[in-house]
Amino acid sequence: MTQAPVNVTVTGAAGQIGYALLFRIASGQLLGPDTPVKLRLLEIPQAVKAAEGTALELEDCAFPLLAGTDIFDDAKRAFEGTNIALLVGARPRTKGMERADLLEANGGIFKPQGEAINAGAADDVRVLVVGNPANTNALIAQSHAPDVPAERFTAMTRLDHNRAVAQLSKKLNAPVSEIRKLTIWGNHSASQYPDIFHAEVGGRNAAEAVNDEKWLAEEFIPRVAKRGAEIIEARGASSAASAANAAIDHIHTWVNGTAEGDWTSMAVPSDGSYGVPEGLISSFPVVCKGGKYEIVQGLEINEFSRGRIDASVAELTEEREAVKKLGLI
Ligand SMILES: NC(=O)C1=CN([C@@H]2O[C@H](COP(=O)(O)OP(=O)(O)OC[C@H]3O[C@@H](n4cnc5c(N)ncnc54)[C@H](O)[C@@H]3O)[C@@H](O)[C@H]2O)C=CC1
Ligand SMILES: O=C([O-])CC(=O)C(=O)O
Repeated sequence: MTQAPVNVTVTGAAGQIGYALLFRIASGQLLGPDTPVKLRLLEIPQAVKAAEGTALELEDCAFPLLAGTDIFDDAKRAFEGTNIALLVGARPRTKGMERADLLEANGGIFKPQGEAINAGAADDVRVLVVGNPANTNALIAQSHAPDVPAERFTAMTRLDHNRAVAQLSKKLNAPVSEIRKLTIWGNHSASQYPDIFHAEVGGRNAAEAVNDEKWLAEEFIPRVAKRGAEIIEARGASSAASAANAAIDHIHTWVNGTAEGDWTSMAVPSDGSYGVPEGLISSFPVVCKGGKYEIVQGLEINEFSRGRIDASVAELTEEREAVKKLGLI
């Protein structure tokens, strides 16, 4: 180990995604086989003991790249010096809870976390919000971190992206490795739009290869958009290992780059591209290079796609209005 360890803060560390995530980070899958990591786990006081148990297990793996694990119940301390912040812990919707209640409860988590990142994170901090509603939670955190460049706050739609790649691969009986340039647009919610019009399968346009608009509209799009609910129904709990896998993919791609001739999907602050109001944290096709991402420009958006992108963006705009009204941004 020659390099100084990279500080990785994980919130909600004792939760089910946390358990699926931490061992993979410590084994080097987040940042690569040459980069040592130091884990900083944030939990609520009641879950600190469980996080301590996970830390014991991490120790028992004797990971050569793991330079240490610290546990906190205080956001200010957990984000001190952090280079990569994975914001997983969130307040889930419970029975009888209205959307405004959910946004307010999450505001109570993501506002202080944004402030803590602003106060103490490293200059190169990159933030990924996984906890739902992920896009708007990211917006709340970002708006309380005025000293951090806005583009460092992102939310996760990589799970949706991976789900869409897998469904397309099944439909066309093509290996996932041959699928490129698929896009998730909009919100990480049932309104998201998985777009295959620019995607390629073995170099051929995916929409042409599918040639079945009914399948696209009635099977593919709803299957991908409602996959989270399908998993909850089947498993009795929400996606955990696949969500952790997508979080690893998101950061790995952001830091190490997209493959030549490909792109990925990330929810990032809009610069107004494709008519998405500036500042909304919305999913776009992005290319990553040199540790930075850029929204892919110049794609032609057909009528089929336009309506669906606009619908998801309208939902994000409503969420932004709602958190504004609550004084959370
Ligand atoms: N963006 C995406 O694609 C996906 C997002 N999710 C979301 O990820 C989140 C986490 O999911 P799970 O791990 O399954 O939930 P979980 O309920 O198993 O774990 C959440 C953990 O967060 C902790 N927590 C709550 N408030 C906290 C705070 N203020 N600071 C630190 N930790 C806090 C809880 O104590 C708990 O241990 C949920 O909001 C879920 O909806 C899940 C799957 C996919
Ligand atoms: O609804 C949830 O908590 C899980 C989720 O986001 C997903 O699986 O996409």
